[in-house]
Amino acid sequence: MSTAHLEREAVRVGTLTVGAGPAVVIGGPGADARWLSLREHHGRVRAGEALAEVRAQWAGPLLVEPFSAADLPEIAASADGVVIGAAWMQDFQLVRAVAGLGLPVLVRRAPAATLEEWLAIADYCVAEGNDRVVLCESGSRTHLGGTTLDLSLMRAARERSGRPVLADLGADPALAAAAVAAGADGLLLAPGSTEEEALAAHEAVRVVGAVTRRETPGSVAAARGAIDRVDAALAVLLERRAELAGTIQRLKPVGGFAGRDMDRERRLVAEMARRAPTLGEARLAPIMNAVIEAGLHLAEERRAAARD
Ligand SMILES: O=C(O)C(=O)C[C@]1(C(=O)O)C=C[C@@H](O)C=C1
Repeated sequence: MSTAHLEREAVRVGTLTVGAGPAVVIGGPGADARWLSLREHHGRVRAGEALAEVRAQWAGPLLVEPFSAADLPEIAASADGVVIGAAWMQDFQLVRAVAGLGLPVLVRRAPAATLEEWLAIADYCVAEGNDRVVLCESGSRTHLGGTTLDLSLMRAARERSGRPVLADLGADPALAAAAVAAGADGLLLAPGSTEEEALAAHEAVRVVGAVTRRETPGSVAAARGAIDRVDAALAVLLERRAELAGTIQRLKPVGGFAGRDMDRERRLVAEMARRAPTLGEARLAPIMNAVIEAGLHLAEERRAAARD
């Protein structure tokens, strides 16, 4: 695989890989990468000072949105990537200057920009010799004055460009799970997002990503990371299953081990084997026996505790 191809499929931002492996979270404290917008302050804050302040607390991957071209030397000196803001996505001169730095570029879609206009910005970057482009769907303005994230546009951008895509959850962090399920390679939170929001985004990445995102890890550490995410999803499902099995024990005329229904157990294993054909019924049966018995033990313990 050539480097050029690698940088299109997956873009490295400092130590972070975007587009291969798990979806990443970019935002404030607790995120995998931080970002900072110098535009937020309307040029009142000096780039060097703002960057030094962030760098004093964060040595990891950092993306910065410039206010103007004057900020670029400071950004080049201490950031790992540059954000092209939705508000000025079509300021072609600034886009060219940003791309010319050679750092990875994150292109946020302007609220009214079409897919073609959005992808054209990536082409501008390529024309400057910079192929390290990540696209970020930042939503369209609705007639109600809010912003709606267009996840199908995000998917189309991924498919058309082959580049990693992010979903900007600034307007609605609760969409993290939906964005991961739709194939986002990362979630962009507001620069001032809280640690709780980063935690919730990471949980969606782990649990939803474990089911929806295909990973092809190339090292033991990466494969263990992927297994950890699958185990996180399994834990959520096992806990939910145990609760439901407990409900059945309370509702059945005879609950617990005394009311065990082996025919039902065989049927549910056969049904599971359709989705897990590689494991098959013979391997699934002892696994599910252990799961079911754990649920029955828990239900009996709870019943005994309620009687005392
Ligand atoms: O379906 C039931 O009857 C249950 O009690 C639930 C359950 C299960 O955990 O799935 C547990 C014990 C039975 O032997 C069969 C299934």
